[in-house]
Amino acid sequence: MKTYPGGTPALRGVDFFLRTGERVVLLGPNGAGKTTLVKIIAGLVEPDAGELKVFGSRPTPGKRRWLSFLFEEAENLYGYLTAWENLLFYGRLAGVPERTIREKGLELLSAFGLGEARDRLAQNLSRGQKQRLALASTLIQEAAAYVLDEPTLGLDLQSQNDLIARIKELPTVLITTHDPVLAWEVADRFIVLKGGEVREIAVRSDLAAKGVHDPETLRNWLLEVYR
Ligand SMILES: Nc1ncnc2c1ncn2[C@@H]1O[C@H](COP(=O)(O)OP(=O)(O)OP(=O)(O)O)[C@@H](O)[C@H]1O
Repeated sequence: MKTYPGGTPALRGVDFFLRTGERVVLLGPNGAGKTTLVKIIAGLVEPDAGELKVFGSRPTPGKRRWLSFLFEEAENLYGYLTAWENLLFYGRLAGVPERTIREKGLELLSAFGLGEARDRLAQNLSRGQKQRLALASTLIQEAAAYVLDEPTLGLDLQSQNDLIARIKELPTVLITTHDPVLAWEVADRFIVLKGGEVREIAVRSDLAAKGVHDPETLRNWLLEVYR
């Protein structure tokens, strides 16, 4: 449960698990409560009521370090650090060995097309470049699970495809998105929020029974659920 001061309830009663080895996609119209849920998991927003468990018990700051977050609109970046410094910072914060940070950092810069941007301040990057750097900073952390809030926001088509391939390699991930292609490609389970409540929880076989068999039919089903 979460109601922001002076607002209507942003989250009313949301009950779900993210199991190890599972990719869950959280969908829902604007204002459904997706980002609020991500911020509660991250400890940035305090719920009014309810219980959050991370790996089986109440989250401590140490435990939250097993999670790696991408916040909406690349909010996790430090604008006055360079692209490379952001990667070093996040790798070190997560306790990744220095050598791994450097190897993986170079690989991520190249994979996300940021080689040229390596020594530029994050605040001077384009919106899509910031998003790619934020993703790279999230992925360098070698976490047990990843929580990605709207990961394809502002990405060009090639970057979206590259990201989808990468997300498929992550075993445990919670993603919020409005993108039916991303959702369809990566999700083991689909959760739809509306008005701060869970409206639908479906695995792929449930959706097949409803005639959902590709991104387009997923989009049509979502439009029905959002109505
Ligand atoms: N800091 C805040 N203060 C007051 N109200 C807020 C705040 N953040 C979000 N809200 C409200 O809480 C509700 C849920 O917002 P939230 O950002 O969680 O939705 P969302 O599903 O992520 O939406 P979107 O798809 O637009 O990103 C909305 O009504 C929103 O206006």
